[in-house]
Amino acid sequence: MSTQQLSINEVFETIQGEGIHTGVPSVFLRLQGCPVGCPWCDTKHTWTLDDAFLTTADKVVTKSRESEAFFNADENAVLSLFNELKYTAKHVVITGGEPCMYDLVPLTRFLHQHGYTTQIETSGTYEIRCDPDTWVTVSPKVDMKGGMPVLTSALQRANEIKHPVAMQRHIDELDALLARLDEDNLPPVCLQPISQQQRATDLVIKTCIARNWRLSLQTHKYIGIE
Ligand SMILES: C[S@@+](CC[C@H](N)C(=O)[O-])C[C@H]1O[C@@H](n2cnc3c(N)ncnc32)[C@H](O)[C@@H]1O
Ligand SMILES: Nc1nc2[nH]cc(C(=O)O)c2c(=O)[nH]1
Ligand code: SF4
Ligand SMILES: [Mg+2]
Repeated sequence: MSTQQLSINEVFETIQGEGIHTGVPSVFLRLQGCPVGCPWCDTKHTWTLDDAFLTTADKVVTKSRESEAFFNADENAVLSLFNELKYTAKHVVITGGEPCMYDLVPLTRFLHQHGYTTQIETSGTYEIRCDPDTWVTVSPKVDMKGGMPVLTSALQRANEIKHPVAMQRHIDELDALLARLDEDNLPPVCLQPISQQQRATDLVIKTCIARNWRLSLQTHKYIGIE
């Protein structure tokens, strides 16, 4: 079976703080690199992919602050690392950066074979390459600086759509994306206020009730965990 090298910016064990799986103990793998350019992105340290920042797995897992430093590993090395670190969570969240820049079939398949469930957090701007059993969270990004369109194939693969919202325009953009899908077969939709802004949160609560959508808060930020 083919292996795939991944550039990894962070590895940590925590509680999934967002979306439908909120509350699930999870191992997070944060992959390096993202050209989408959301101005309010909370992980800008993952945007670059520059070999000048290549380091060791040991340095990455013991990071004391966010940085561009990353290491390279394939799925075998990732699983060995989880075992070394004695992680107990059995759900692996692959995020970034933009994880779908990478072919995630080898990693997700391998993790499933070893008793893990997997989830991908993606912007929907790349083809999603993963095992059919992976839970895919698409958080679509419309008209960002990188100028990358949201792919219909990504929306169609989504098990949930988790849309970041600051103002009404973001809800209108989501409606336009949902119009591309079969309305009798929509995945669950979550609205997530951008950066815990109170105005955004008020708008999201009102809209979720009116539309029968779900509220996704970045709960880890409210309780001060990673
Ligand atoms: C950092 S992104 C990484 C994965 C992928 N690039 C994406 O955008 O889905 C992970 C999640 O955080 C969300 N996010 C990023 N910055 C945020 C912010 N300031 N407020 C709320 N959500 C944010 C994204 O929309 C996405 O759902
Ligand atoms: N606890 C926790 N939950 C999360 N859900 C999605 C995250 C992400 O950055 O993709 C995230 C994160 O960074 N931390
Ligand atoms: S797509 Fe995701 S990682 Fe990339 S800039 Fe936007 S929120 Fe950040
Ligand atoms: Mg995050």
